[in-house]
Amino acid sequence: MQRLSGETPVNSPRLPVSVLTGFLGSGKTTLLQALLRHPGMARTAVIINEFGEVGLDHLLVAKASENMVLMDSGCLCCTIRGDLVDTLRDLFLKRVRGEVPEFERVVVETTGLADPAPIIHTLMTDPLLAARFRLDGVISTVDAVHGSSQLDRQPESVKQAAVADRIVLTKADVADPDATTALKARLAAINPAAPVIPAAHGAIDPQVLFDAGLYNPETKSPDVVRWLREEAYRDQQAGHDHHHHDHDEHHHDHGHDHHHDHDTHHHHEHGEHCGADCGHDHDHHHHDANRHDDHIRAFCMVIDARIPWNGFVDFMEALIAQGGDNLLRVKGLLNVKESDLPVVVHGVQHMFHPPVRLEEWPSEDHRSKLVFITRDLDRPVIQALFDNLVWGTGSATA
Ligand SMILES: Nc1nc2c(ncn2[C@@H]2O[C@H](COP(=O)(O)OP(=O)(O)OP(=O)(O)O)[C@@H](O)[C@H]2O)c(=O)[nH]1
Repeated sequence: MQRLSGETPVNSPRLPVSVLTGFLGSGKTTLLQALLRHPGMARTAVIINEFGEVGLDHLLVAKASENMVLMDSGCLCCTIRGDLVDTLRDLFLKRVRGEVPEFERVVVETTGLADPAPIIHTLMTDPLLAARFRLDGVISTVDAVHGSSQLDRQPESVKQAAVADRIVLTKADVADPDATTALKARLAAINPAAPVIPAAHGAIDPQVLFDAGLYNPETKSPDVVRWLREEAYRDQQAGHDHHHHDHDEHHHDHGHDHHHDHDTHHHHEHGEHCGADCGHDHDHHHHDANRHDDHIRAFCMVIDARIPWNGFVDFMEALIAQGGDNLLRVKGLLNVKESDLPVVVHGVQHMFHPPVRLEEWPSEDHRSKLVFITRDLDRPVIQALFDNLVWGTGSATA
């Protein structure tokens, strides 16, 4: 693993890859959108790994960047490494063939629940990638409002902060200044090496974040080194094959069915959205309970009928009252009765952001889609509340 650092040929044509991580709702997409607006960032390819598997982020970011790849398996657990290798390799080949513009750098946006260690590990050790790409650095967003409680409760958020080369402190514009100071001190203890840079709504100079030099785990706190080693150790121990290097055996095009022996997930075609019966409960991470918090659920609801806005607001208010802290993330693209244009809603725990009306539907599919990432809050409970307050029926179908 260490062998790669310092060994880069001076004129290496390898493309820099930055990993953008940060807990759910901490502002990764906002930061990325703002960064991509800088002229110097125009030739950036973006790879998004979206836990909820509905590519809402993708749709929202798509306008900002032409080179956009949405990885088809949203779940990090065992597919990430193979998918990341495939995705980067495909992207490189397309670049060589002139099928995509000649991008100069890649940003991989991880899911908010991701343990970034496997991604970093892959980028550093995979021989297929090492020839073409180099890890430029890890950027973590930390939410000034919720960061502290996330660090308390979510081991992944600690990892995300700990492995960072640069920490971007988001939402400091709306956070309590004393709490922000305390959070900064905490981050400095977790990751003494990384500068903590406040940025409101992603307003930051890209030069501060990119070209940070080769990633070197030795400069991070000892815990991170341990995590990365732990990851390598798990590779050896895991009961299933994590090595996707043999592409004859494991090759999967995007849009493939990706059935591992333990695979209980649904996988969607590249760019496809959840089906009407989508039951993306990611509850089945029994093979590696430590990877995601065991209590975390991620699922999406797809709704055919147009939604009365007031009913939706009643539903969200009731949901926040009932389970605010455990509502890690809600994102939705809604077809509301009152408007022909889609409405985007976002929420993180108790904090809901003003709904945004898009100027057009991002695709032909005009069904409403709501993604929930929750802790100890099951889908049937949310579905019943929705049916009750939106349709006033209690019936599960619209
Ligand atoms: N006030 C304020 N709001 C912010 C800031 N950054 C992000 N937000 C808001 O926080 C919400 C979540 O931001 P996103 O960029 O979607 O967060 P994310 O990390 O991409 O979310 P996931 O993809 O779900 O993990 C959005 O409604 C943003 O508008 C900030 O610096 N200040």
